[in-house]
This record gives sequence, C-alpha cells and structure tokens, in this order.
Amino acid sequence: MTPELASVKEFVQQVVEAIAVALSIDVMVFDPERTILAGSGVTKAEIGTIYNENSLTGSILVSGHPIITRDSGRSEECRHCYRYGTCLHLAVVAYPIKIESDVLGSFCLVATDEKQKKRLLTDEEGMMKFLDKACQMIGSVINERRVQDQLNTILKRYDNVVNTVHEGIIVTDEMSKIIHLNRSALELLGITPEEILNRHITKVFHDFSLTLDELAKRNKIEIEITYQKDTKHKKKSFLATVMPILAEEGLEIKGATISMRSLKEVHSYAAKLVGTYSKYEFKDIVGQSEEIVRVKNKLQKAALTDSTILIRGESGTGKELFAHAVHGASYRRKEPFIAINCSAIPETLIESELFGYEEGAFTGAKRGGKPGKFELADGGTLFLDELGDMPLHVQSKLLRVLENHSIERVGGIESITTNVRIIAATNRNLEEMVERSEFRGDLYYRLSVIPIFIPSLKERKQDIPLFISYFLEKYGSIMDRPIQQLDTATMATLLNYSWPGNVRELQNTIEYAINMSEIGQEIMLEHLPQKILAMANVKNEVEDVMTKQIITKESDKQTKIKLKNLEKEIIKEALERFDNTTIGKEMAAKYLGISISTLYRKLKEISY
Ligand SMILES: Nc1ncnc2c1ncn2[C@@H]1O[C@H](COP(=O)(O)OP(=O)(O)OP(=O)(O)O)[C@@H](O)[C@H]1O
Repeated sequence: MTPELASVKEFVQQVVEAIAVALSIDVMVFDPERTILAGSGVTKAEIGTIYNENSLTGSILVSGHPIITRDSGRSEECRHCYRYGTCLHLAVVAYPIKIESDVLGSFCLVATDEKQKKRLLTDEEGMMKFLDKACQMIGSVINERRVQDQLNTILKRYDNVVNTVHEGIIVTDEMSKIIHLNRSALELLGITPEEILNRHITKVFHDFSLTLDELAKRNKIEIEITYQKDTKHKKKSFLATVMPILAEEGLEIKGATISMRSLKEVHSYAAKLVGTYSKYEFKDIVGQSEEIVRVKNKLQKAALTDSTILIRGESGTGKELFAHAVHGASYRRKEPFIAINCSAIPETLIESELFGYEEGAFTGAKRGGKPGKFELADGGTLFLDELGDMPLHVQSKLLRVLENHSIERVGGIESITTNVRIIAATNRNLEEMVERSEFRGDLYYRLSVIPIFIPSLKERKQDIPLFISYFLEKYGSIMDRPIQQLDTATMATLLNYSWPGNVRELQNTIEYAINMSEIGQEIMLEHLPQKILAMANVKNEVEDVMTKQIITKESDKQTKIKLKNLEKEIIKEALERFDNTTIGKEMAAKYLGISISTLYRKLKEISY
C-alpha cells in the first residue's frame, strides 16, 4: 500500500468534513487499495472497509478518470460491481486524486438520500469543478510531503557523507554562530554538540580573528586556530581552511564553512609526503667486518628504546644511513624521520629551523608562523647531523628542550610538547671542543647516552671488496648494464687507497668507473678517477722514499705539502669541471667523494 495518502489522513478527514458540511452531501475518500480512508455522515461508519476491484472506485483507480453514476447500484456503470442491486448509494460523483499520472486515491461525493441526490445532480459540472479543486489541494499537500521527504533523504545522505570525512567540519551562520558540525569536529575538539552549538565562533576559538568581510574578499583562507576546553586541558592546534557560504544570487555571505585538521597530523602527513621517512634498514647496510657487525648489533638493540644516540665517525662512513636504520627498526617507524644538517644552515636561521617561529617573530617571518623540525618530527626521530657545528646559543636551547620535552617557537610564549627521539652525528672531536668550551659539556653528556663509533673504511679494509661488488651491482642495474668486474690491478689500487671520503668516495668511484668503461668489459685502472690514480702514484713515491730509508723530518714535511698541493689541484680541477655555483659545488663534492660540508671546510682551508 502506498502510504502517501494515509500519511495525510487527518488532513483528508478535515477536508472531507468541511466539504460534507458545505454541500450537505456525504463524502468518501479511498486509498489506492480501495480502502475507505475518510468519510462523513453515513459513510464515516464505513472507514476501513475495502471495496471490491470491480467497484466504481476500483475502476477510477485504474483509469484515472472521473465518473458520475446517477442511479448507483442499478445503472450501467455499476453493472460489474459486487454491490450491484444492493448498493444504498443513490448517486455518486467520483474523482481521482492524482499527482501527474500517479493515481493516489479517489474522492467521492455520495448521495444517501433523495435530497442529497437532487443537490448532487442539479449542478454536476459545478460538483466536478469543486472535486477537482479538492483533489488538487490534497495532491499538493502530498507533493509537499514528497519534496520534504526527498529533502530529508538528501540531508541524511549529506549528513552521512559529512560525518564520514576525516576532517572536522564546522558551519557558521551570517552572525558567525556555530550552527552545524560533524562527528570528526566533535572528536577533534573533545566536546559535545550542546557545548558548542549556537556559540559564537570566537567564543570557541579565541584566536579566530577572521571577519566575514575579509573572507568574502579572499574566498578561501588557511589559518591556524587553537582550542582549549579549560585550563585543566591541553591546548589543541588545528590547521583550518575557511570558506564563505554565499547566497545563490551573489556575494551576500550567509556564513562560513571551516574544515580543520589537527596540526600534528598535518605535520606528520607533510613529512611523509616529502619523503621524510626512513629510507634504509639494517639489512641494507653492507659490511661483515667485526667492527661493523658490532656497531650493527649495538644499534639494533638501541633501536628498541628512546635513548639518545650519538654517532661518531669520519665523513661518508654511513652515520646517516645508520640513523635511518635505527628509526626504521624502532616503534616510531611509521612516524617521520626528520634530518637537519647543522653545518648547512646559516647560524642565524638554525634556531628557527629547529624550533619554528611565530608570525611576526622577525622581518620576513611567514604569515601564520612556521613549525620547526621538532614539531615536524613529533612522534618520530630527529637526526641532528654535523652536531659539532651547532652554535652555542642553540646548544643551550636544545639542552632545555631535551630536558623538558617541550619547545617554544621563536617569538612565541606557548610551550609545545614534543615526543621526539634524538639521534645526533658528528665527525668532529666533541671532547676537544668541550675542553675548548666550543661545545657544551652538559649537552655532550645528555646526547651521548649511547655513543657509537663507526670505523673509517681504511680500518675495515676487508669490507672494501663487499662494497665494490655491492656498488657494481647497484649502479649496473640503475644504468641498465650487465654487472662488470674489476681487473686485478684496479682491485689492488682500490684496496690500497686510503679512502679519505670513506664509503661515499668508494661509491662515487664505482659509479664513475662504470660510466667511463665499455659496456660488458672489465673495469681497468684508466677508468678510475684521476685523483685516485694520482694519490696512488704519490703513495708509491712516498713508499719508495721510505724503503730507501732516507725519510727525514724535512722530507715528511715536504710529502705533506705535496699531498696538500695535490688535494688543492684536485679540488680546483673539480670546481672548474662543475663550475663554482652551489649546484656545481654539490656535484664537485659528489665527484670527489666528500660531503658538501667537507668541501666547504677544505675550500676555507685553502681559501679559494
Ligand atoms: N654500510 C653501508 N652500506 C651501504 N651504503 C653505505 C654504507 N655506509 C655508507 N653508505 C653510503 O655512503 C654514502 C654516505 O653515507 P652517509 O651519508 O650515511 O655518511 P655520513 O657518515 O652521514 O656522512 P657525512 O658525515 O658526510 O654526512 C651514502 O650514499 C650511503 O648510502
């Protein structure tokens, strides 16, 4: 049964009674199943009775056309009715209730005595018009219901969608009063609808300073907002996108939609997007020498804790690689791994890079401020590379952060709690620096809870062949070439070389040699970088001198000068090859197998 007519039953009954009084004729209304839904006078007692499908109303419901019977129960139209011959109705004017072609029921004027019959049949046309209007009225009420139901369904669907989105969504009206919000917003704020609905936006978010006029001009604004339930609760920060709700006709603002995400989550997401997750695992670390196996074992154990690790070792020994592996093996692996190179950032900027800054903290500070590496690494690991180059004033601030587990942005007053594991690395002699008061002793002890020393490549020569085959395979497959071998003389030269740039230098040497050699051929001495061959020659010369036992203090000094000059020549050649720009220097450092900071240090020493 279609419930539409039944759903407005009370209204229909009122119409029926009003018409019955106005016309002094009985009225009956049938639903599509031929059940009397409303009635007046004699017919009222019949409400609920079901008529046969061969009845008059049965045929109207099928045909959708009005009918008049002037002698009901006996006339031709009633011949097939089951009440034929027994019907007490003397005359009937019946009219379909329709919405477009949909027949929803029938409306009948029924004469149950001669007086009513006379009244009914004297103005048949007028009665029809009257019924047409009554049926239209009932039809439009049902139509309104239909529209309302459709609207409710749309609203329910919209509510479902809005409630399934991860962002918190808050809607305000034109007076900036909160009128709607989704489930995520309630969860993010830790609030009930009663606590927030109908409140002015600034009463909830005290730092929400955006006006609707400003919003109308900009269309979409991203801001940071904070919420604190009360002083017992922690302040929560959100990144919010605010958009105006405009009236259909034009620019009149009807309110605003605020979609918000927890700032912490945004940072962690951004960190993941820019690739700041751990890139290496312990299984990617090449080396079977006793020294490296010991380091790996120690770090694998340390990975399970939150203790601070200080990794020492010459440039290019793999300090950063180990830091990645520790993060990857820790419970923080799904959170960001953020690295900061203290030597690569100007002294004046390092503090704001680490701790972030508030809007207006200094000239040029970005609107809305900027989070620092500590905030970005929240929940994960912060790798402080080249720690020895951290300025003293930043060292003091870092110590405070490590002790309090909270930071303050530059220019800010709020404390922001952080949960970060620190791994620091340096190739500088921190103990000497502490003695010379260039590094804070208390910070040194605070950071070196787990001290790790990574041996240089020349201290683990047995790993060199392993590295060579690892890099031959790695670059062979990157360059899509068959894996090549080294001839004996080349292998001997590489084994004897001192590798001041450690693994990085060896890695770059193999990449270079593959480039210089013929596809599928052995790699020979002539394919090695000039500086390695030159160093090997100088070494041979020095060894010759030593075997002749004529080494004196003077000749030792000369050898050192010779080596320095050679280094100068090699650096000069590399800079000429790649030019003196920042990118050129980075490429030259790669070619020389040294880190960019080592190249800058050497450039300072020889003052190019
Ligand atoms: N044991 C290893 N296995 C595989 N690759 C290694 C290993 N050690 C170092 N490397 C590679 O050598 C290069 C230098 O390593 P990394 O940057 O970790 O050294 P570092 O000690 O941090 O250097 P720096 O002090 O100059 O920053 C990287 O490309 C790294 O992948």
